[in-house]
Amino acid sequence: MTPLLKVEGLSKSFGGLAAVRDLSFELQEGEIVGLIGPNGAGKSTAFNMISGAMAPTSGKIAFAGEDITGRKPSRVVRQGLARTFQSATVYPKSTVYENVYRGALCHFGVPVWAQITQTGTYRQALKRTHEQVSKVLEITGLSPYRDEIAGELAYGHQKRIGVAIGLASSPCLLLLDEPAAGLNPEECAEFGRLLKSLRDEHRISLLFVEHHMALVMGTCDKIIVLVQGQRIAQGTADEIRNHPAVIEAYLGVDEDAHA
Ligand SMILES: Nc1ncnc2c1ncn2[C@@H]1O[C@H](COP(=O)(O)OP(=O)(O)OP(=O)(O)O)[C@@H](O)[C@H]1O
Repeated sequence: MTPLLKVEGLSKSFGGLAAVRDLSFELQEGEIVGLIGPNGAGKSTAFNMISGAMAPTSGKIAFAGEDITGRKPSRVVRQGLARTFQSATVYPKSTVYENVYRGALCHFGVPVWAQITQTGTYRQALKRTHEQVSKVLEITGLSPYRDEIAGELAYGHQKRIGVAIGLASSPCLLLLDEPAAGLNPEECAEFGRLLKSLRDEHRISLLFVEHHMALVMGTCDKIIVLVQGQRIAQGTADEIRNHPAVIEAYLGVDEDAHA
């Protein structure tokens, strides 16, 4: 079966520094894959290359069998690969609905001429956007908060707004950049349930970069471990927990400290 995402020999150098070296892995449709590693391991660099934000020095990225290496994020999104950002809320003084709506408008790409002339095309696009926003608010559990000011919500709910914006383009693969950063254990557990429901109920595959080990171990079907730009291990949570190279890389790092 063609993997949904196939990364082959991906490398990125900044001057003399090899931030990512010869990274290869596959993500099958319906999988949740976690990318972990100590600080400076190259996770964000790999993530940015896959989402199209950064061109690789070498290597190849295929999405649903199509080579997307070096394609711009706007084009990659249209193909069904979206990403979230670390910051919780884009517009903290706007309502939850407005935040997601503005994000969704970018995805739906209403042509400028249609915006100026306010044609039927424009009105249809707005209607579709409103419908999609309502749908993703429902999926992310944010419907009851749609008219609340985003910056005044509990942090766990603020983080969901980023996920809702990512979902606005109806992706089949969503990349999440440290989605649990700053969440307390209870919010983190809830977030894990959200991620699993995206996979199980909405058939959205996920790839996420995360330091929060409890979330990674509890939700990922497959975990990839990077150290100094190189993949040192790949496997299920149990395989990764007991992998000698991973234990060595994390030696002295207390898992509970991140839980
Ligand atoms: N734009 C850049 N220019 C120069 N060096 C960079 C750049 N981006 C990242 N690096 C370097 O590449 C290496 C990998 O960084 P990266 O941010 O990908 O790691 P990371 O695993 O995401 O780390 P963290 O968990 O701390 O976010 C680091 O040594 C970093 O300093």
